[in-house]
Amino acid sequence: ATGSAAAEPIDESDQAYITPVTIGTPPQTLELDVDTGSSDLWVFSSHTPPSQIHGQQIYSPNKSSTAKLLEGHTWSITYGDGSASRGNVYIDNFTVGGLTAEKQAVQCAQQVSASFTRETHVDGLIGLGFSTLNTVSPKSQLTFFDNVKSGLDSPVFTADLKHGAAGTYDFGFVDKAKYSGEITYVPVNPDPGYWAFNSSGYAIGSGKFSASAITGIADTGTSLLYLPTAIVTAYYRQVEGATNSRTYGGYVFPCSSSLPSFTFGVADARITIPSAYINYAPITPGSSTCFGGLQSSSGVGINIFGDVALKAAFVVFNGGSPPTIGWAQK
Ligand SMILES: CC[C@H](C)[C@H](NC(=O)C[C@H](O)[C@H](CC1CCCCC1)NC(=O)CCNC(=O)[C@H](Cc1ccccc1)NC(=O)N1CCC(N)CC1)C(=O)NCc1cnc(C)nc1N
Repeated sequence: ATGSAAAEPIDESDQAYITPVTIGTPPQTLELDVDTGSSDLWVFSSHTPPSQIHGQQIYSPNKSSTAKLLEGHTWSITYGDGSASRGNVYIDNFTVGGLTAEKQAVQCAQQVSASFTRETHVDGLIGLGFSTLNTVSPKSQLTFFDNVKSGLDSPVFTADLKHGAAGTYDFGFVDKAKYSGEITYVPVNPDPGYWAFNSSGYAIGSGKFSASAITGIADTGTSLLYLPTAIVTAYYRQVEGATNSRTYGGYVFPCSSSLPSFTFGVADARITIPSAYINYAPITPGSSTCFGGLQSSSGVGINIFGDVALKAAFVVFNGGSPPTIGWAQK
């Protein structure tokens, strides 16, 4: 089996991408944020207090003839940006891009933090990290990918995210039409539960490539690219008027500044992020000061290849044994 689903940016800065899914019988449609940096599939639901719902679509298990409460199970998750949610768990049919998991654990929110309430476009998350990170207790649950993997033509899913346009998540196959050249695969360390891999170094603009092993995670749920401070300061030294703002929590610069591109290595392959992707967004709508799409990982604790990096490439998340991750230009 294979599947293919759209990944639509939620705003003009590609802060996140949403993917349509259907849950239950008859099917209820929601739009979820595919997140390779976590492993809970959770949704706004009929169990979410109405005061915490602000335009999101909800899943009502009591309207699904195939929904079954997973007795005595709860979940509670906190994300890197401090947002959080928790609730109970149902088992139901879950379909993404024509691919159905019959007995998917669908985590229903009974509490979401304010930042989730504010995000009207996001009806929940599909965690596609390793299932070891799932927070359901007392028995942790499998991700959608782990549930459907054995039935896929190939045990993979791919991300083709785009800047300001709809991209796709494919399941079970690698679409040759979506990339140019070769895909370079490197090992993944599944132990932390993220898609952790080593980048082989970086280059700023047309500068020389600096070889250095950079351990990071490929995280579709993180908007920006977070790398070691030394790399980030070297980058913004080349940007007229760039400053590291405590007020805005990172490097900002005049929106009119010209920015160099940024290249990172994957073994002997090179992925170049166009400068437009690093001119992330005005700090507030209409401001002439812009926030950088490349920021330091020192406050984060881990290097994160988020959407700013991912949308410059075609990425294969290979769930075979051993797991690997593939990167190609496009
Ligand atoms: C089982 C937990 C699970 C693995 C968890 N995983 C993650 O946090 C990574 C995961 O990919 C999450 C998934 C996000 C969560 C918020 C909602 C959208 C998805 N990524 C992050 O938290 C990275 C930082 N956040 C972001 O990158 C959010 C994502 C977002 C997008 C749209 C709307 C709202 C939020 N972006 C922004 O807030 N932006 C606004 C500001 C702008 N300058 C950049 C974009 C974790 O590591 N938690 C441990 C943890 C807990 N507490 C803390 C403080 N740090 C932690 N790392």
